[in-house]
Amino acid sequence: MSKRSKHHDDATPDLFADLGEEPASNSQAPVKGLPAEPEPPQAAQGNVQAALHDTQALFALLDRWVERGWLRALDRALASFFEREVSDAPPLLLLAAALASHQLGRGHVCLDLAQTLAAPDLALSLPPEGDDLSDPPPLPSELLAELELATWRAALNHPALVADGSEPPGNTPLVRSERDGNVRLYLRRYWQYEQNIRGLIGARLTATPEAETDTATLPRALAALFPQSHELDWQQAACALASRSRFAVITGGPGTGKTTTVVKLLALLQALALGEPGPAGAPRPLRIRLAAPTGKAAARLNESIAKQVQGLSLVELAAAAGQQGVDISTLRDSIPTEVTTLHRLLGSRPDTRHFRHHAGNPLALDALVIDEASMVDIEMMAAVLTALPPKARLILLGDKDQLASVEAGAVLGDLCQRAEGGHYTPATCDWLERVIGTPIPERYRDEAGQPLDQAIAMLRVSHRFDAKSGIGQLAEAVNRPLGPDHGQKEKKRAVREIFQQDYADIARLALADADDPALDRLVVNGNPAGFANSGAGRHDRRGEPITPPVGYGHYLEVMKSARPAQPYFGEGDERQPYDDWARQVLTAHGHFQLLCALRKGAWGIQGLNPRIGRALRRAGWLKASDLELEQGWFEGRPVLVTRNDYGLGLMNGDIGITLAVPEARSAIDSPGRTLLRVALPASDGSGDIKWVLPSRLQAVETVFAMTVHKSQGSEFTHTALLLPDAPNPILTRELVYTGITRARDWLTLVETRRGMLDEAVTREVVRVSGLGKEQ
Ligand SMILES: Nc1ncnc2c1ncn2[C@@H]1O[C@H](COP(=O)(O)OP(=O)(O)OP(=O)(O)O)[C@@H](O)[C@H]1O
Repeated sequence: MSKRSKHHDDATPDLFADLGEEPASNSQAPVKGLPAEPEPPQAAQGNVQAALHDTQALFALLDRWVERGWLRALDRALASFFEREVSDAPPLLLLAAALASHQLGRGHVCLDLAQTLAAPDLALSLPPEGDDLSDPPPLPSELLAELELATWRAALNHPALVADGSEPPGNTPLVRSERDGNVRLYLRRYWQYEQNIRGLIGARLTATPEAETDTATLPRALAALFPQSHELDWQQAACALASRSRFAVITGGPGTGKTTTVVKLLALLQALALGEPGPAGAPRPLRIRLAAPTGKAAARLNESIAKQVQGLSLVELAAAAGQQGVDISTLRDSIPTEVTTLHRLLGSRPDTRHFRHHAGNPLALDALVIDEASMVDIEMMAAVLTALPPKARLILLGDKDQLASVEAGAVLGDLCQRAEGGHYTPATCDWLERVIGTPIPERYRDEAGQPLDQAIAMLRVSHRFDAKSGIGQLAEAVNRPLGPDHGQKEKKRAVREIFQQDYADIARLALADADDPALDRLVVNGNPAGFANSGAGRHDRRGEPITPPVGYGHYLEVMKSARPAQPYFGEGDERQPYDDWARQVLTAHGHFQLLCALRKGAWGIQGLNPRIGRALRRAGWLKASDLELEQGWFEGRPVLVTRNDYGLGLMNGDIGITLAVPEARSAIDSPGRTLLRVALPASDGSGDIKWVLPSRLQAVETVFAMTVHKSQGSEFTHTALLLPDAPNPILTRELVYTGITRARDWLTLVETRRGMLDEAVTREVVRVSGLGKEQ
């Protein structure tokens, strides 16, 4: 080991801090400060496998991948950094390092060597959006065709760069982990996140329970919250399981009652706390906080939780708790309804990835509920767990089948890998049967159930979509995993059949090309003609009529017809007419949203946004030049906030509408001219409106088209999901499922080429991580 750098003698270098973060797949720029590599040697052209033994040939190949957008410049720079620092690093190790780094940009926490050898081309961003795959560089499958796992694994034996994860912590930049016969390579930071999560959840799962509530109280309290039933009520079981553990997960598809269940759980926990004498004698309610990963998700939960708490009957629960029962209004007041974002909860600080709250300055709370937990990445989950006092409860809510965060790590999905089967031990089943009073079916029992299984409950009945709902049926068919008795053919047929059954709430639209006027009809008026009976005559479960599907013309019409007559904008209470107007326009905007998979190309948001703008202009709803539609401001422009802005109180995911308001702020100013302002709902769910000048908005984009990734945590009355016209690794069943489940009443599936739905629903996201395997 000749050239060991001083970095390796200090603390572990923060590799990403040194090199700067870059988005996945688009980074074509050369990395500053890197030495120019020599011209690609012939070896890389002729014999691609030379790159496995020859460092120069390897870097020449990596360069070609970077040029093409298959690999990030950042990933190649990392390998180059190691090569400079440690002269004897074998090319196979450098290749593994570049690929491990690349996985982070694609949501994977590590590189799984065996999986990479089994499907090498999945290790790169192949093809990046917009790549036509002509004249491709050698593929990873050509490079790795003859490589044996044992050879690759042996190349990772390099103590200066790679540590063995099972040994005491070292400070190498890479960590190798070998479990279940898998060899995984991590960048140390991500290995550490995974270790922290595993350790902190494990400690919560094995913690001795607090003084057990007396055996009669819990069943009484649960009976007070849930209607009597002879069959297992999963909501009640979830509530019971979560009440006895410091870590709990409640997962379920859309409308399965996650919010309903957690409200009852909070009421239960508070009733139990108020019914017991606290440490100082007097009962003390628990300090509970509610949080979500984005502002949008926080606002949505805020609204639904406040409604549910108001509607919750607490009379019986209050009577059931403690010796003499508890006071109803104290109990109701103790249930929190305010939802914050995780960033705000942890106290994010500008320009650093560190938070104000951490192990040394923990959060002051007894329980934390995180909604939409599927969107929480591994770094954030590690930060939350580290900042949580050891005795505090953590309750995660979310849909395990939704797309995970764009950042690395699919923590909820990993934790819930076995949720479907229950895997409750006989002890758990006996306890559950005792407290909820209904038998646990045999198929959910497992003598070998693990501690993590005992803390997870999956809600299985949708109360929003019934058997008559095409949206519900389609979501279920798309979500069903491939398996021995459900091959690609069966799955494609099952999905196709849903569209042949005349469900009233789903429509399918095939477009010939980007100019097809059918797309105009959809985005302008929602294309009701695509639905049975033009969308008329439907009723919801309470018998209330459902209005037919609309397009963007709806909110633009509200913008026009509800415009206030007041000739000045006003301050404070005087602004009421404009606030009311903005609220109406924002609500109307939530009635339709077009979702797509990609950012680039004619069928990505970049092509679709101006295309839709022009359609709305042709229909007379917008006045904007082509240039304004592409990159300017105009009245009616819907914008999506793409980065948190704490100064303005805006959260990533917030949607605002650009409105023209009088320049005059008071009755005495001379009225006349108007000014564009963006109206955004306050992220605290209060219903207040923020009016922001366009020039102050640093990170926004037009959102006539929104990517499915960005739509997570939102729902729209009519959702149109547009699939691109070429296969793409982004197009997976998780993406289609997430897109479909954003629809509340109406779903239009837009296809730009036949077969793309088949293609998408049979491709599954494989997330690589070491979580969820052996808690
Ligand atoms: N056990 C139940 N019986 C009848 N209706 C229910 C039940 N549980 C929930 N609901 C109703 O179903 C709807 C969806 O419930 P809820 O919002 O709790 O589900 P969710 O899983 O949180 O939904 P989302 O997918 O929006 O996160 C609500 O209108 C709720 O009142």
